[in-house]
Amino acid sequence: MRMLLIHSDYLEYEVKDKALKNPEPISDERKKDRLDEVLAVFISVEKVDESNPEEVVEKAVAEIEDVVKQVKAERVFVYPFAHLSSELASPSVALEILQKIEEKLKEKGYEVKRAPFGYYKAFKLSCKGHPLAELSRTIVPEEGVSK
Ligand SMILES: Nc1ncnc2c1ncn2[C@@H]1O[C@H](CO)[C@@H](NC(=O)[C@@H](N)CO)[C@H]1O
Repeated sequence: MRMLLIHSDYLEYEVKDKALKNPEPISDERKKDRLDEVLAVFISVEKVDESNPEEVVEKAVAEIEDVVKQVKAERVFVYPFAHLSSELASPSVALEILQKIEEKLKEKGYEVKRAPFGYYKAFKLSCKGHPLAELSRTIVPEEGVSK
């Protein structure tokens, strides 16, 4: 999994077209959305993650929480982003992992939104520009270690 984390004044998106034959079904209110004072987390789920999705979710949540605390972000935007890797996981596995990350962060008490999966989206982002405002993380499951 590759993550690009941008501490932002805001992130807003608008769904444009389908990018997959069967994108995630979404309600009207999710066609356009915005969060202010947010840690935007752009995530490419990778093939290697398919060997242990649970572990990758756990590690991703721990990394995101670590950055949230460092930059003192108030909320998190989980953003599916198929452009950080050339070894992408299947859409079904990727969506499941992204939904779990959202769920676990909410369980920890964070305000979280997740941008719709399987669409082309217009987005606007205002990066805060401080030294920790732009970070990237790579997460891989342990070699052959299954739960
Ligand atoms: N392995 C993967 N990791 C993260 N996102 C993935 C994915 N496989 C499919 N997607 C989603 O489907 C759209 C088309 O690839 C993707 N759309 C995008 O990445 C938009 N920024 C438009 O390009 C994304 O929503």
